[in-house]
Amino acid sequence: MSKSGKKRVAVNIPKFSIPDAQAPPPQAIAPANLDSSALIVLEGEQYTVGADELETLMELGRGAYGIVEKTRHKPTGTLMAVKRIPFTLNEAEKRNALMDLNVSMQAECEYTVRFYGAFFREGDIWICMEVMDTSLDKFYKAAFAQCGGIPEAALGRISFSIVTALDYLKEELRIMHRDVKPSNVLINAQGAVKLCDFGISGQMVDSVAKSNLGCKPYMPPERIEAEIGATYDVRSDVWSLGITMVELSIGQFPYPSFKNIFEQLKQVVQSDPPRLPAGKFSKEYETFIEMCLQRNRENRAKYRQLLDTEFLKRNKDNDIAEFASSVISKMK
Ligand SMILES: Nc1ncnc2c1ncn2[C@@H]1O[C@H](COP(=O)(O)OP(=O)(O)OP(=O)(O)O)[C@@H](O)[C@H]1O
Repeated sequence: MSKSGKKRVAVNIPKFSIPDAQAPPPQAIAPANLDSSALIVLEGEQYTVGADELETLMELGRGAYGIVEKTRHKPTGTLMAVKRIPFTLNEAEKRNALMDLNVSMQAECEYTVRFYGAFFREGDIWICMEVMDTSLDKFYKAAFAQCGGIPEAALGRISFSIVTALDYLKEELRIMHRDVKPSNVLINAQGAVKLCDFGISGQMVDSVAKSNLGCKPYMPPERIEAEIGATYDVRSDVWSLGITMVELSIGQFPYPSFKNIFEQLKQVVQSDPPRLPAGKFSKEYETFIEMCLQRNRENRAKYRQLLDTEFLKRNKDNDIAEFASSVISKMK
């Protein structure tokens, strides 16, 4: 275990107000000219961005629906990640999609990736956001290869960051994430851990591709059942968080892979939920995972209960900068 992962520092935890349950959801306003004007907000200032003002520096990654590049906004020198997703929607659908996106853009939480703006260009939607160093799927593989895994103190800090982000999305923006998985949690060499892709790929990918069934099943039993008619809700994100944390802890996706995706989905529905391997982690961490990975969603913990666990209370202030920068510096 890295000693650095144990160093304690004060962190600025965002304060949450409990929203009025009757209050309407946040208002979203669609930009007027979807193609000709691209409004980006950087440090409170609004800029109209032309594609020629964005200089591509390197590719950061590719997902199922598009490419993400590290980009420099030449007039301000601001570095950002630009995700381009091919889009084939009509004007009304585009407007709705951007309204969803604008809700996401209101997120102001230390543990969510900041969105600068989005616009349609050349048949793609360009989503401009804060640039991080890597995503946790790549990070954990590097950590296992370099030093045998991620120390529990760092796993605790990562869990705390994700739970706090999900709680913020639910309480402040009243949205669930719907796609919690290691590639949607980003990390940088300063040790910041931030959730991304809320209200973006979720809603857009649903409208474009209709189904997520081609992916590895981070989705919980009720979500799989939802694909065939039942319902799912915010407690689904708690399951996906549990699967994500087990994967980061053991260095591999916790279900065996089958050639046939339906066999794989059947496992999630029929087998016992994954658990941490016995004797390798603290009892407090084992309990945290058990609270997330309950088959019956009624028995799954709520975010505030998770925030109140010994595991998160003990690890929430850990500074993981030294560990993160050491792993990230040896990647690539
Ligand atoms: N803001 C960002 N800063 C740094 N890297 C990023 C950023 N956003 C995405 N990436 C990188 O780009 C990769 C692709 O991201 P993308 O969201 O398109 O797909 P994904 O989450 O990996 O997979 P899927 O398409 O199944 O959701 C990520 O895995 C991550 O490594």
